[in-house]
Amino acid sequence: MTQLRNIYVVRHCQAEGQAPEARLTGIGMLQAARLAESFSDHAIDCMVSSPYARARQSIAPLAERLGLEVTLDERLTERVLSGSPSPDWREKLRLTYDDMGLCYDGGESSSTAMKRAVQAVEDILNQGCRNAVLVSHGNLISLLLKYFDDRIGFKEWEALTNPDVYRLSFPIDGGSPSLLRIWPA
Ligand SMILES: O=C(O)[C@H](O)COP(=O)(O)O
Repeated sequence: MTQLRNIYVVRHCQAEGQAPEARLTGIGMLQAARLAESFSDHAIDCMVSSPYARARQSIAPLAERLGLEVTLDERLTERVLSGSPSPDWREKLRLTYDDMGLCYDGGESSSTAMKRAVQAVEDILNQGCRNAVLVSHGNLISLLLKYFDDRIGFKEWEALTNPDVYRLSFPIDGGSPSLLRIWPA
């Protein structure tokens, strides 16, 4: 049987806002407890998170339960679409899945954001983790998953929930990973 290394890509639980310091809502805290419960038998040996409060709080109950340190990785922060808010931001975002190099003023292109997320995954794999949890944000997660499966795009981003979990399973002897959405559990 092919041996696999899994990276569970987790979108944070329900939060009060989108600022870096925005915290989880009461519902979000309950969701984080449920995440901890559902991952308790997954032999998690490595945890990496966006430094934003809502991401760290989403994984804190699991980290405590397993007695594992969470590594904070700036490369997992959310992609900034544009430096200024825009009423048609959804349409602008949609276009960035078709044109990966499209970069609005003060923003980051999809390809640049994808690259940093993929580097974070490569570091996890190079550390030899067998079952890792990676916590991040909606847009960045969709770009990370798109790198491994080009069918992922704007529609999949729209369908993401809080929390959400995709599993990337890498064959231990190399090759492309398989991708499976495992949340809602
Ligand atoms: O792309 C997104 O989903 C938005 O930027 C929201 O990000 P979030 O996952 O941190 O709420």
